[in-house]
Amino acid sequence: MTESITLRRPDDWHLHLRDGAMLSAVAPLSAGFGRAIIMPNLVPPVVTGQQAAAYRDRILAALPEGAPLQPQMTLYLTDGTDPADVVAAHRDGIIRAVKLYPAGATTNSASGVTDFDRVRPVLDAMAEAGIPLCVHGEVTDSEVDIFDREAVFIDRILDPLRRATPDLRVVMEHITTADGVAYARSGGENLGATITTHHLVINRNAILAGGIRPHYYCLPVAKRESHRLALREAATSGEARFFLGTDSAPHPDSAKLQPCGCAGCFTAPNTMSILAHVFEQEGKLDKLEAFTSLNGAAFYGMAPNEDRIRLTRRDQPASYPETVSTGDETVTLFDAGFPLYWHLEDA
Ligand SMILES: NC(=O)N[C@@H](CC(=O)O)C(=O)O
Ligand SMILES: [Zn+2]
Ligand SMILES: [Zn+2]
Repeated sequence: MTESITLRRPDDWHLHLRDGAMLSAVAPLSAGFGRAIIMPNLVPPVVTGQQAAAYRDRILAALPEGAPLQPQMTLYLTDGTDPADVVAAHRDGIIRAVKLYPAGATTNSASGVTDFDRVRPVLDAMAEAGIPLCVHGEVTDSEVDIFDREAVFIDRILDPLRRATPDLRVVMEHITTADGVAYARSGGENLGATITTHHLVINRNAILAGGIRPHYYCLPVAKRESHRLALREAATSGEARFFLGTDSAPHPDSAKLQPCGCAGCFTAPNTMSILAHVFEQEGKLDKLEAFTSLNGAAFYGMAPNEDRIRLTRRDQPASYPETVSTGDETVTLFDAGFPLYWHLEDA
């Protein structure tokens, strides 16, 4: 028996589209989302309003004619960010948010913040103007175990930062722990959290047990099973503070399959099929639309998309390519490890 569900068009509140040939290859694969918050960690990073506007034009040029996707640009916060430029870029409709990477935390984060006191004027200006801060929440201290870096970040950095600037709207990006879920729940309307598709599917065994699997390696790294279960409970709860940010982060296979391989899972193409499966497994298909299409828009103060998408459960699994070509390189899709019976129908 085929079963169908109709949802408002989903949004992706955390997406890496890259640049150049990679952008051309991957942008069309996210074109069916309504809005996407575009991560600014290019090399060099997107740090000024002018650079964000130019990057938005390159993204629009890479999208197919008539694609629904409206890129929502972000600036990469550095120790040298000018508060006036941030406020002006937001006022002029160029940016939707600012992204905080602790220096050295993840892919292309070398220009990230080293000293939180230096960015205090920017955070104050953002709080005043209502500009959300999207946070990669991991400490970078080498003495802190990589599996504890999110929880330690919450205690040492995020909580003090929010106490110092209570009016700042903050999104905890790609939370991976029960600690992240609990902290998100402890906040008020100013605090939201994105959850990725892949962290609902894999725990750390997927990366390490029975052989090392680079395509499951991302940051923050997947944690133990109890944390995955906490994320699934949060994502499927329908609570307004939790929403989809795929963190689809394509890297060429030549950069993933290395003695020191890059972090990132590429989930843009099959995200909706995987999420429908997860929500069905949890008996929460009725909460899928809140997670993918309502909660994030509400947090960002935007109306939900007007048009709809349809997902149909068929007996035959949906087929997705194993890799996407960028011309010279291939990028491997995230493999959920189970057949994807939910098909995303053409509009
Ligand atoms: N998530 C990842 O593993 N990688 C992201 C960076 C990030 O979101 O931290 C990337 O840009 O490749
Ligand atoms: Zn990140
Ligand atoms: Zn990311």
